[in-house]
Amino acid sequence: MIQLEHISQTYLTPEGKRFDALKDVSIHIRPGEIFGIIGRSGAGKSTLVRCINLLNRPTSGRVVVDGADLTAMSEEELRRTRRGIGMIFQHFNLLSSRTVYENVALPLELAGVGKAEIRAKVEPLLKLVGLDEHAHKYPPQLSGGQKQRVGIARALTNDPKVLLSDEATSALDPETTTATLQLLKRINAKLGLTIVMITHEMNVVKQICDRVVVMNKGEIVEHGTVIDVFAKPQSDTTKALIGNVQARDLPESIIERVRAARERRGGRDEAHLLRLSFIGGDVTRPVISECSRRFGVDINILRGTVDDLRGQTVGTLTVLVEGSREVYEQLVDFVRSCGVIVEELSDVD
Ligand SMILES: Nc1ncnc2c1ncn2[C@@H]1O[C@H](COP(=O)(O)OP(=O)(O)OP(=O)(O)O)[C@@H](O)[C@H]1O
Repeated sequence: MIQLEHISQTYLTPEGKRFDALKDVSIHIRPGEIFGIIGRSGAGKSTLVRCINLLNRPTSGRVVVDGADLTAMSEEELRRTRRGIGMIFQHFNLLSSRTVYENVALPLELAGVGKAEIRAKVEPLLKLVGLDEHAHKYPPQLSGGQKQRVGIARALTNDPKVLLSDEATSALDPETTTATLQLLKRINAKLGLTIVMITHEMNVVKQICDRVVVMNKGEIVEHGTVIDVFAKPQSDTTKALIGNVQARDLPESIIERVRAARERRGGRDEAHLLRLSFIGGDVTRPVISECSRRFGVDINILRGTVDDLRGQTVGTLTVLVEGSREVYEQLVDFVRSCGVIVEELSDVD
């Protein structure tokens, strides 16, 4: 559906130096898939996603969407083609002087569509995103999640085949993020839309994407199915992104146990909080008891849940590992080698 072939983008800095924001990036995205592009700030994600609709014209390389080479099009052809590519943004980009209805109607108005046709298009879209009762409100009267749903409805007005999402949930709290991702998943299933998600949050990729590429300094450092990339991360960038899961959604009682263990053992390098996810069969207990034996550490199970990762059942355990950092790092490598997804919960202080 989307082929990015050998895309490079060079900017000139204010000092007149060359800066390579993208270096020979090639990605093939299949029709109907939800594809993640993840990386730290400055990795080149926004530059790359803006190449898909040619808001950014790459310095070199080809962009083919639905069989058409955008890089070879005239401005007029490009304008028409862009209508088939919707986009949503981190800060929603709504007009605060227009109602919800008028914001969603805007792309159709600009295309010269008549009032009745606009109504026939906008009303079902507002229903689809659950905003039909808020049609006459103005953006400042809406929550962040509602504003993003206006953005999603607006992006769908021209029946796009592709939806680009540039950090669309980054300004939302975790619960609203999940609700927004669920909505995108429903839209993907219902409309067969191909969705490209740009994000710096592993949690987003984990909840919604089929496949993912990991970017660092303008290059792809890893790619694969979400489960593979999570279970067996190869690059330091991926490991760091996975290791950066926030503990904020854990109950205070669990955080308290980590603090107590650190105090008892004499430091934060002596007690580590991990989330282990097991896909499919129940291999939990053998891996944990093997770890205790092999590395001579105490592993306390603090919490267990059953989750859904792109349609597969995933059992998740939150565990406290008591042992030195050196032993802990060997343990993490071993657990990953067993196909278990390991996330370090980082913000316990
Ligand atoms: N127009 C421009 N001129 C010069 N440098 C630019 C320009 N646009 C982006 N850059 C640089 O290119 C690099 C990649 O930026 P980009 O916005 O694509 O990264 P990102 O991964 O999306 O990060 P963020 O999430 O912070 O936007 C950055 O170092 C940025 O400073």
